[in-house]
Amino acid sequence: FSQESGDETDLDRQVKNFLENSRNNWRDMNVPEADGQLLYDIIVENNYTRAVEIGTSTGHSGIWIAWALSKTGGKLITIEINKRRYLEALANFKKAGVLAYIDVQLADAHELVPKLEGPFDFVFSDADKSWYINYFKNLDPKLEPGACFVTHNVSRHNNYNFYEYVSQLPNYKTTLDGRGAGMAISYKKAD
Ligand SMILES: C[S@@+](CC[C@H](N)C(=O)[O-])C[C@H]1O[C@@H](n2cnc3c(N)ncnc32)[C@H](O)[C@@H]1O
Repeated sequence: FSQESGDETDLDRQVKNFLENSRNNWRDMNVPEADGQLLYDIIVENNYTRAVEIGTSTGHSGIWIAWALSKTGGKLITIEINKRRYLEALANFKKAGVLAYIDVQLADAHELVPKLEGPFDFVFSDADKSWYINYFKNLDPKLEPGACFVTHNVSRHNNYNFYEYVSQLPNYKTTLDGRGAGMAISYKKAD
């Protein structure tokens, strides 16, 4: 991992150990490591502190996000509809040492996302793809200028309609990153 540095904390060691040991064990549509690393870097570089994740699954991306938030003093709300995955995520967050940075919600994001109280500065959207534009519209009013909305599995060949939608918004700057499974990274420039 690229977080090597002289001032490694006990938490850094615990998270790295967990990620290294579970590298080949993610079975529930979890993000590839490259995408986890990218989420971590975006949060730390921008000093984000109020994060939302839609689609926890068993917690791979959530661990990277929460690890980054442990550096910025932030907190993550993550939402999962499937009870088995939610319970596994809870156990994984605990083992990785990042549970203190996460509010893990077992809920239908279609219902919970519109009710979330903002403002937020970072969103990772990775649940049901047919709802991507709705999640964006729900959260946009709760994002301040400078915030970042990252959407997974978006590329020229995948969920491109979402890219077409966000890229025509005048107050967002959206780029596609293809290092992992494809991410649309949208920075809010103005209200
Ligand atoms: C691609 S996986 C998420 C992977 C996760 N971000 C990771 O890297 O470990 C998508 C998850 O979204 C969940 N999901 C689908 N529809 C949902 C909804 N309406 N509300 C909440 N979660 C939902 C699925 O159960 C699934 O676990």
